[in-house]
Amino acid sequence: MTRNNPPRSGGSAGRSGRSGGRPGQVAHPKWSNRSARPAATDREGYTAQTAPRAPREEAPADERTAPQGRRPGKQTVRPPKALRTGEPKSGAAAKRASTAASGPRAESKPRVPSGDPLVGERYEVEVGPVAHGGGHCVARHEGRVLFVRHTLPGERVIAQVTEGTTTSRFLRADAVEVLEPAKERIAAPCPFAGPGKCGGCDWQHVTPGGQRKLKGQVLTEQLAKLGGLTPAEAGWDGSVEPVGGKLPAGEVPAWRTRVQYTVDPETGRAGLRRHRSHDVQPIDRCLIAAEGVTELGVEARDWDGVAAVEAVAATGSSDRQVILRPRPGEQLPLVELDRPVSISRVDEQGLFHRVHGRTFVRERAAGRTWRVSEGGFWQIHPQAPDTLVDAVLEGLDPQWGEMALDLYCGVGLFAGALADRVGEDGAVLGIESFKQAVADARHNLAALENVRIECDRVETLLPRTGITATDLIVLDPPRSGAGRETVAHLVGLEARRIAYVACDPAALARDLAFFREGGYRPVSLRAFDLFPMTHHFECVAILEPVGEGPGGNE
Ligand SMILES: C[S@@+](CC[C@H](N)C(=O)[O-])C[C@H]1O[C@@H](n2cnc3c(N)ncnc32)[C@H](O)[C@@H]1O
Repeated sequence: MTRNNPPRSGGSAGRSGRSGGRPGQVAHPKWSNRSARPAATDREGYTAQTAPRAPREEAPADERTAPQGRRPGKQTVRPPKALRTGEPKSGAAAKRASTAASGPRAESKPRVPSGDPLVGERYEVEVGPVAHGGGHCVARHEGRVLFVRHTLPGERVIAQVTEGTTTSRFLRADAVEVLEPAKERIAAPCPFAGPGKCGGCDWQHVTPGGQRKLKGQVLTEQLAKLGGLTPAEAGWDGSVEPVGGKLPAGEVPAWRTRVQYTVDPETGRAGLRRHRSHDVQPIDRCLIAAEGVTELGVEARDWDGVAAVEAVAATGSSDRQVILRPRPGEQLPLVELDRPVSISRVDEQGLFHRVHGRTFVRERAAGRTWRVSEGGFWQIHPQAPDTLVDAVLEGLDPQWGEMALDLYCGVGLFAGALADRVGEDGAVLGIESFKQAVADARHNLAALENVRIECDRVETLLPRTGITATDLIVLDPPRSGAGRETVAHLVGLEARRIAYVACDPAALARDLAFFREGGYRPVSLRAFDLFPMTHHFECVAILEPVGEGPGGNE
């Protein structure tokens, strides 16, 4: 794009021998948050239901938390009597599965089985490598593949089949007895973790270092299998970096600032879902829930008439929020919690309605306060936003006057950080499809004249912007990744550097292969343990055009 601001002094000007606009660039007004809403806004008629949903649906599944007994400062909220709702849709968008994986698809629905059931059968097996996507390892019994949870590579265990029949391609199983333990095995600190129990954590039985090793093995395997890359070729040192300091074995970090509870219809108590099940594991406390969530006391009260409770504890502010999903035809109950809290309900169309207090929380990160409304994406680990922003800025090294794209920008986290660096001579364009997140991003970055946020799907809007070149790109897509077509468009923009933030190593590895086809290679890759005790982690890959920088082959 041609900007109507002065030529930059650094950035990609040197690379392309350009000092201002580029050949073939389409005139484009300087991106401004203050301009009228871009034409694309709302053109697709997105609503909260139709826009792709974001965050916690795509990140670690399942849930957490709770204290016992009432606490001081209890708050009572009585919702309008007339409030009645139907059963909410289950959120198909939440189930975007990874497109490629070495393990069984974590989100796949159990099919109607043929053959004789094997559930409950027990086999002694030697456990092989960890597999991508479900906290399980691969084992074999009489030629058949078993995906076994609650175990570790190298162990000898008794695996009890949890899903599968005599005709299944593979079986799922839990390690119910450990005959030969791995050295990374510890006694699970959480009493609700283990075979048949809470599905939230995968690796309570593994030392923190052992968990990171497993995540590193998954990333190595996916890079090789789907990206055709060795760790060295990906610019990765092979480590998964701990966030918030290393913890001794047996200590559990209380990192989860957003917890989705499911209410047991029999008891009215909020608990956590069992693995691949709608059954509720009653809990009295979730060890990985952040203190602010635990303090609400969600597990200690009755939730008759409610199907699900989401609790949010913001970082850097005292904002607390609870989002209730009532059962069909039920009236919202009297809500009593142990701390002041905003309350919303979500209806059967997935629309949010304010019951009490604010419809958003205020998060602090990267030197700013961020408004994040219900349904909008925000990283769950309190240190994730700063960690990822630092990694992106370090990798991109934005220069004054550069142009940058923040794709899948959510409430504007990377756009804000980039805008500070490129300054008033540069510009940042954020693209996000969830309408409320776009409204939040515009609010959050309203003071920055060099930022503009547009509302649409990246793959739809990007080709329509008229932008034919940019200096920098950050993309932070949902779990399914960016995909071939979007990557093909991005490589055509001739960015000096691209930062790819990824929560699914399979989608990342696949997209890195697409980038390579388009002439970009990763020059650095970092992996962060932002979801301790689960199999999830986050990556930041920095890409450059092939032939640029050290190790280039042109
Ligand atoms: C992983 S989040 C990243 C958000 C933001 N970068 C952050 O760190 O807070 C992915 C975001 O992409 C949005 N999204 C999903 N599919 C999209 C698409 N096809 N086009 C644009 N945005 C999309 C989601 O609504 C969500 O806000």
